[in-house]
Amino acid sequence: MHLGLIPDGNSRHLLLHPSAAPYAPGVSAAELMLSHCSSLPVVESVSFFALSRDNALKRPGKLTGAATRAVLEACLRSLGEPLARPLALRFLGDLPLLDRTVAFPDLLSKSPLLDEHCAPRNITSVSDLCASLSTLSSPPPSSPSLPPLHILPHDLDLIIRPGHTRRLSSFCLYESAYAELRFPECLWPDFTPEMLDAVLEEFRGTERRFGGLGEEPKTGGEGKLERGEKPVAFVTGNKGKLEEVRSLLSDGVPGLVLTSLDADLPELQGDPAEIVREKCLAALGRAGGSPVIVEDTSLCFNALGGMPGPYVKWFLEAVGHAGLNKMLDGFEDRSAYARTVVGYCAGGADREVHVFEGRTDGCIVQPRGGGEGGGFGWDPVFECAEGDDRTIGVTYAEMDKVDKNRVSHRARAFGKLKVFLAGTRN
Ligand SMILES: O=P(O)(O)OP(=O)(O)OP(=O)(O)OC[C@H]1O[C@@H](n2cnc3c(O)ncnc32)[C@H](O)[C@@H]1O
Ligand SMILES: [Mg+2]
Repeated sequence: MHLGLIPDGNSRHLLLHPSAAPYAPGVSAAELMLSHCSSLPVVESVSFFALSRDNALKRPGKLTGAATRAVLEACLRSLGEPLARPLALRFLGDLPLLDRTVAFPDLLSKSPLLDEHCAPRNITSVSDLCASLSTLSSPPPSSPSLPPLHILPHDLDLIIRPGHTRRLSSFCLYESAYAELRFPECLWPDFTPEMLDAVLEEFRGTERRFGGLGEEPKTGGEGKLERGEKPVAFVTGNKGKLEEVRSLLSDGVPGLVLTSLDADLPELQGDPAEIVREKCLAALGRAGGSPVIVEDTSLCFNALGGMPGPYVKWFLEAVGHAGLNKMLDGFEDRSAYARTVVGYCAGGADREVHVFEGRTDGCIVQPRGGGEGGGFGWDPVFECAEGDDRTIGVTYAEMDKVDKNRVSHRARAFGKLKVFLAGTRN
């Protein structure tokens, strides 16, 4: 996500706190916020409004320049400190209006986090925007202070402006076309990392349509909806899962029509139930207003205390079936369990995520079944220990699809979801 921050309200804060060092609270807030942003995986880049040309020209002689200089210096200094992770950071402002003593080139060259895409840019007024647009039809300007528009980083997703003012004031006029805008009811120096977390949490469930109608869920051949039928979108990037879930939900829930949305949702590290909650809220924004279902599947080795668990996807991609087996060499215990955690959210005003879990025990074996394509995921190396003689001692890949759907982790989790949905739809 590309986050825009407009630090408004510093002068008013000073009036309310005359004993505070001028602008120091705003500077601390900026340092704290940028450092916090670097610890949030969801924030990839930040554009920070440092000084608007309009602002500076219309308030000559005011402290604006000094305040901005202080904020910039502090922020750039903080970049010299180790951040939690690299953050693409861009300060917007009319730097030539600042005191030349600001050691920009020096600070910029010291920071490994700033590349050419993060250098300060000056599109902070309509005239800047026009000037930039004019460069589109001509060769890039030689002056680094006015780069061509097409090398700007991707559009802003969310702009936050505390300060009791609900406007953009020329901030990133072009890139903010489809940005969500939030205006926390406090002055910038009082805006805390916890408040930022709350805004991000609320933003995550926002449906973004970018001027269109949103992604159209595919009904996958079920045809038109009948009266009383309601589409529910299963959001996944995994075709194997989709096939199984279609079959698992093909009966038993009156009025449910499963649609599918092919999207690889971001997955935070952590507890599977948490991963699913995050995925579910992210899925809401993609599903055009439908309720959503997501799931996350883990493969847990008992000898390794449950690892690789939710990270099995990356282990499988990195080391394959043979590598999964090798991980257990040296251990007597090759037992494992497969676990699916399903998340369901009705959407609209209802943001509650209902979580259902299913687990199946088995053990890790050399790959069997799956044919030439290698089978679905780790199916060939998971030998089931549950069910009957058609499933016990048989790998998922060797089983008939109907048999897997009788005993699988996924079938158990979706069985619980079906009971829940049947209850809510009666
Ligand atoms: O878009 P999503 O739904 O997240 O799909 P994904 O492929 O990223 O799936 P997960 O995050 O749940 O990662 C689980 C990994 O386990 C694999 N997998 C999931 N269910 C499986 C099953 O029933 N049998 C074998 N492999 C499975 C899947 O291919 C992934 O490599
Ligand atoms: Mg995934």
